[in-house]
Amino acid sequence: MSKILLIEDEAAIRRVLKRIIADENNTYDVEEAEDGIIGLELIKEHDYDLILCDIKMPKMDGVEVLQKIKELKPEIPVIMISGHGDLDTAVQTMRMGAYDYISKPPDLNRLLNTVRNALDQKQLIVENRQLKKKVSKKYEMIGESQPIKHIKNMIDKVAPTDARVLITGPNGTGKELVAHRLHDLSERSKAPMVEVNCAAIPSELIESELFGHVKGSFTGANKDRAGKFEAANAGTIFLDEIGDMSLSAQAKVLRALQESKISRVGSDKDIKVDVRVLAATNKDLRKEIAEGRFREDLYHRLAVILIQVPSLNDRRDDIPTLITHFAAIIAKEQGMALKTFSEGAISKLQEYNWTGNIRELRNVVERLLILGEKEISATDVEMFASK
Ligand SMILES: Nc1ncnc2c1ncn2[C@@H]1O[C@H](COP(=O)(O)OP(=O)(O)OP(=O)(O)O)[C@@H](O)[C@H]1O
Repeated sequence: MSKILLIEDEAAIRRVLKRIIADENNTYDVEEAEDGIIGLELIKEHDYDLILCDIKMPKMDGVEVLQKIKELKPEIPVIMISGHGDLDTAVQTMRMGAYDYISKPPDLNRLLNTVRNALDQKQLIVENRQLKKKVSKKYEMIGESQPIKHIKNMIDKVAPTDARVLITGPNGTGKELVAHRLHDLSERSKAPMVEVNCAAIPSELIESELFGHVKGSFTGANKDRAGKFEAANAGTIFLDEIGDMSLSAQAKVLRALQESKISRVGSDKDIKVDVRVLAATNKDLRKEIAEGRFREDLYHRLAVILIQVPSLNDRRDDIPTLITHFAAIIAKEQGMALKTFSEGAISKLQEYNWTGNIRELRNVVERLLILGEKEISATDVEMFASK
């Protein structure tokens, strides 16, 4: 059911428009308001999918009603209804965020098309929002500091595309969280995200790990096996610690990126794969390139979008929220009482000389929950926080 509100002071026009719209589709539920003030009251109380609003009305004109709707519920599309003398105003309302306008007397086809398109757009916005809500709690990125806001903003823009992303930053700063958020907010989120820690796999095994192998291709390969690229088909592959990948594996990854196909070790059969590639490293790849350890062409293929995750020391504003977040998780995981942190304790932790790794903050919070007073004080921090 699509709920539509019609704000129009002329009863005759209201009647006609309501009939045209309601007759078009029996899932359209049209309600009426005879002026802007009544209309706004209804909007506050109910959730509409679309609003049609006349421009020239007594009490409150359509421009003001539109302004108020944009403040109250900016996601609802608004179609303006313009009379003879107010075409210029109608164009101006589009700049203020109106979805479209129709002229009186309304052209039937144009009216119904505009209504249909506006409702489709609303549906898209709703689906997008539901998708966003789906970011798993486990990978929630805590923080409202400027650098984190910037990163979240970039992720929102980049996630729905297939662009490759290189995530850089020191150890334990949240690079993996960024990768998960990119996948969770993308159209690929229904398919798997496959993670490969390139530093943890011996160089002679990495090719087989990534691309699979056929039986007998090397000692120990006693059956055919698919690799991570195949496993990630339709989804995302996350190549963590890519700076530690051998040059020969880099050459193969480059081919997979250039041609969207791979072949299993020991086979010359090509397999097409549809995989989005995300990569992360704590190394300075520019330096690795200069020293001949990383392929420059691969770098350019991977770093279409570059997301640089800052060290904890460059986002100290987030420390109080991170402390509360970790304290709640740790208390729950370990079944212990949740203690509070005094203001003094929090500001001491905010000024602390961190390595930059967020895991260190988490460990300190855990230590303080175990060893500190019921309300953790600045003295507790002095006594127990140091490494
Ligand atoms: N913004 C954040 N909000 C909440 N937790 C965070 C945040 N950033 C990092 N963490 C936590 O810090 C830890 C390290 O994060 P993550 O593994 O994503 O870092 P990384 O940069 O990928 O680390 P590494 O370089 O060791 O691979 C994780 O437990 C993660 O949940």
